[in-house]
Amino acid sequence: MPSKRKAEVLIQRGAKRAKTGRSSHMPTTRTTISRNLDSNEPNDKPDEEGDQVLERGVEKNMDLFSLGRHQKKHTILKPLPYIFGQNDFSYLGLKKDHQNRPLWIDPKKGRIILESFNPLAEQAQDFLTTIAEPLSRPNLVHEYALTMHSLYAAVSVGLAPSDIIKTLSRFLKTPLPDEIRAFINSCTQSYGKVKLVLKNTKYYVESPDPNMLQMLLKNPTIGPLRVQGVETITTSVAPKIGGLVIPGTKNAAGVKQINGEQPQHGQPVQEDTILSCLTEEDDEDQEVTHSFEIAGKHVETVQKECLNLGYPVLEEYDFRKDGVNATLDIDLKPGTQIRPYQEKSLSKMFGNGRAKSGLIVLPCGAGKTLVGITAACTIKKGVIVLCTSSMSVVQWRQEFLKWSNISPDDIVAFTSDSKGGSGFTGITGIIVTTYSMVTQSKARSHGAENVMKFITGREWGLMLLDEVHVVPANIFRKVTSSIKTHSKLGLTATLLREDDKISDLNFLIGPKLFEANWMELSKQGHIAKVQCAEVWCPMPIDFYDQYLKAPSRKKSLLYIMNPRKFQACQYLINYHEARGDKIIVFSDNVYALKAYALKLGKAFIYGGTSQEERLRVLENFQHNPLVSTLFLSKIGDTSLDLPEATCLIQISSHYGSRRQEAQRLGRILRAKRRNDEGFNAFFYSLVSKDTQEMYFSSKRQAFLVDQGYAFKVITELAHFDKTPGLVFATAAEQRKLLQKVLAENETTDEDITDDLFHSDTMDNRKKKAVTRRTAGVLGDLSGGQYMAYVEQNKRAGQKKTGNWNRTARTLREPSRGQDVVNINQTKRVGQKKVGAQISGTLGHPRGSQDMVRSRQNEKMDKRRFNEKKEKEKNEGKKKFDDCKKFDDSSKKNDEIKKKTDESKKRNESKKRKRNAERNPFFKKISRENARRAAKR
Ligand SMILES: Nc1ncnc2c1ncn2[C@@H]1O[C@H](COP(=O)(O)OP(=O)(O)OP(=O)(O)O)[C@@H](O)[C@H]1O
Repeated sequence: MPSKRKAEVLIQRGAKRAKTGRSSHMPTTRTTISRNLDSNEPNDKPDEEGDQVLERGVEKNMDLFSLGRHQKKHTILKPLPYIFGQNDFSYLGLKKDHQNRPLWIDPKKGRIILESFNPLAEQAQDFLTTIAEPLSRPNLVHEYALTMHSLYAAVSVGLAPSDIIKTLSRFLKTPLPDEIRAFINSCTQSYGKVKLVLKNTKYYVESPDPNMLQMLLKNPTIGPLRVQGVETITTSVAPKIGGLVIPGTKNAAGVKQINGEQPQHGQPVQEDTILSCLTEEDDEDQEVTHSFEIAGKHVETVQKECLNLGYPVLEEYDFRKDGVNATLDIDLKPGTQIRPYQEKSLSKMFGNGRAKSGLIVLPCGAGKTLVGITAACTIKKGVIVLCTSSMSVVQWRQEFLKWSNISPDDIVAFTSDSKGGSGFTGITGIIVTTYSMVTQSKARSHGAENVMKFITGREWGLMLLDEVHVVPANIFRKVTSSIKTHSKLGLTATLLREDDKISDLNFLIGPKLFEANWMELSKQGHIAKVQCAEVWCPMPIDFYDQYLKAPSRKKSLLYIMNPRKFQACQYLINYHEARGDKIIVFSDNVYALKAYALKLGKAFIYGGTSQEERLRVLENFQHNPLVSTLFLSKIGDTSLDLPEATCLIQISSHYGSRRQEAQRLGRILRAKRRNDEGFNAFFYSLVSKDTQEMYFSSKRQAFLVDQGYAFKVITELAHFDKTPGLVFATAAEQRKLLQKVLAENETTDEDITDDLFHSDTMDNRKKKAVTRRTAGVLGDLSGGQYMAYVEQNKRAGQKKTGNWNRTARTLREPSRGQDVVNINQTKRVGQKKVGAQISGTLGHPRGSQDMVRSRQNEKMDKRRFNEKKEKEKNEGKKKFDDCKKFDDSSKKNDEIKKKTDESKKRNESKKRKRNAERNPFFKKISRENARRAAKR
């Protein structure tokens, strides 16, 4: 579903999903941190019963949070149904100074439209990114959706419902619709009302409203769980960013982090000291918060009960008051300054001086790595970084060493090639690994097993989840259930999935804390400005003819290998090489990748390229002025950091994948020359005209269009036909190419198992044939393991016979009545167990009428069986008589034959004698014989 439409239904989806029982919908409450700090009980098994309770709670509560519940009937004075249909909101009325206000709102869908040309647009945009989901941000009008998740995120960064309503009303051209007001109230009144805070190794249920806590204490489940012997409800100053300074910010340059804020390992922090630090700022306008303590072992119970009551618990990690987990000696290197949008995103995470779990969405190349590193430098506890590939692991480690003062010994990579060496030198440190390393279920090597034990056996302050959008929900569940961490930060550029599961992340990790505007960052020069174009390449008539007839796989090869596309690619390469650009050409189809690269004489890398070759080619591409173009398969889609690349050409892609389009664009967003005056990077998609490719292309562009990118359509490249030296210029060459394409069977796209830097040799090795010993039976060797022997027993009294063909059909079509009857016959007649078993397994359970019919059948069959038996008895007797007769006649025949043979022999000896007498040769022999006999 295109993002626009998808987002339209976001609000309704909350309620709908709840009905379908999607488990992922309960957020931070699904925590898996080992709460039980003072017990040794393993806590990494999913609590199934707990999950069910959670889901029931979710279903109950989700209905409360749908905008549909708040809809009312309105009287429209001058209805214009022929223009607006059901969406006539004229009843709202415009405010007098509506021209000065930048926002419109749709009370039915909760969509907000921002006029980005309005003088107040910038302020309104800042506010909207906090309370709503950006859907589409083209040049003049932006569209946002007010959703349950977005409001939840707004509350989690400290916005009160009254603030949301007040500010939204101020920016709206119309009065705030009642439905929206009710929706905001219903979503925000329960979220964030109850917090679970880990402070100085103790767990507190916290709320700004003391009545809320009183109500919880009166609850028969929660009340008794309060730690006895302490004051019922403690009132303290509400948390503020206080003395916390995020490293790398301007603030950090002038203000020093409060000394002694980080407690020494094992040393509890004095509450007074903290209070004095917190109260330093402004004493007059102090907000207070109320809390009561619960034991670590009761945390899960309290969470579940709160959810049942309709108050999902928000988790915060008060890392400054965690004296149990060791402090990590890490800070940003002096002189490092984070960019304003990086600071903004982190201020959402550390808004109240505590670490909130959630997602930060920044465009490709905007510096997500530094955001993660700065978060680690702020929390200063053990960090675990999860990446998608082993090369990302290497890059993350390098970036940590580049930007922070972490000792190389305290940051270890844990991959299939590197098992973490000898571990940290200090008490704590940073582990960088891949999702697959921590979730693999196969047996590990001894070293890897030890590292895993180390990872799962301790508490981490922060878990950084890189490229969080690519990882399936079940992997997250595995990760979060096995690794105990107090806060999680997911980083991504494209919070997009074609499978529509992206909102699961809101609950598995936390709400979206910040999402940057691509266009804004590009205007500010943080990412490159990009000119996007779709180049239409008409197909020669022969190619198009074949395209229309071809099966779908061949179709795609035909539109990729279109000779006009070859020429357009060559034309663009020549043009940009002449400009001094470095060009990446992407092709998902490996056959086409090789064909293009070889024909145009350029370097290429694909899954089958060896590691050394990849590094050599990349090295040349970056530093050798003679190598300006590189052909890449989809192994280079993500994580490829080539700031030299300034132009990108796509010749084949993965259908309508918006994520791939955005990730590929990201390869040129970090272009080195982006700050040059008037510099543009170029992004071309070559599309064969009037083919499926045009449809896929428009689908792919949806995300980037929503980010404000405009795709120009180029139907004719300047002086294209007059360009000398283009390949496949003659009809004969094109025909030859067509023949090759038609004869080509290898059209499959590359199956990616790894990234650009990590060759698939590992996987090849795994796939090699190995000898395995498995238990089995002889039937397996003959391929008969899936067959069942059913005795059809058509002829009673005969030896049992197997009807393999019939049985095979029976198994394939288990629901066919006739087969079931056959099998039932077996049961009746042959009384063989096998048949009975199969009828039980395969036959459809039938009603009572079938049972009656089956009894009648049984009677009839008994009669037939007796008749048959009789008949066969007679037949057998007859056969015996016949055989007897046959035996007699055969004896006679033998005697006659014997006599004939004897007479034949006699005749032959007579004949020989006669011949000998007549033949001189025989005479000579007989004379000779006579002489020898005389001699003797
Ligand atoms: N505050 C900063 N100051 C200077 N350079 C920065 C800053 N933030 C990021 N960069 C640089 O920007 C480049 C891109 O950063 P990074 O690789 O972290 O981007 P990314 O968002 O992770 O990209 P992708 O999503 O494509 O992986 C890097 O070379 C990084 O050093």
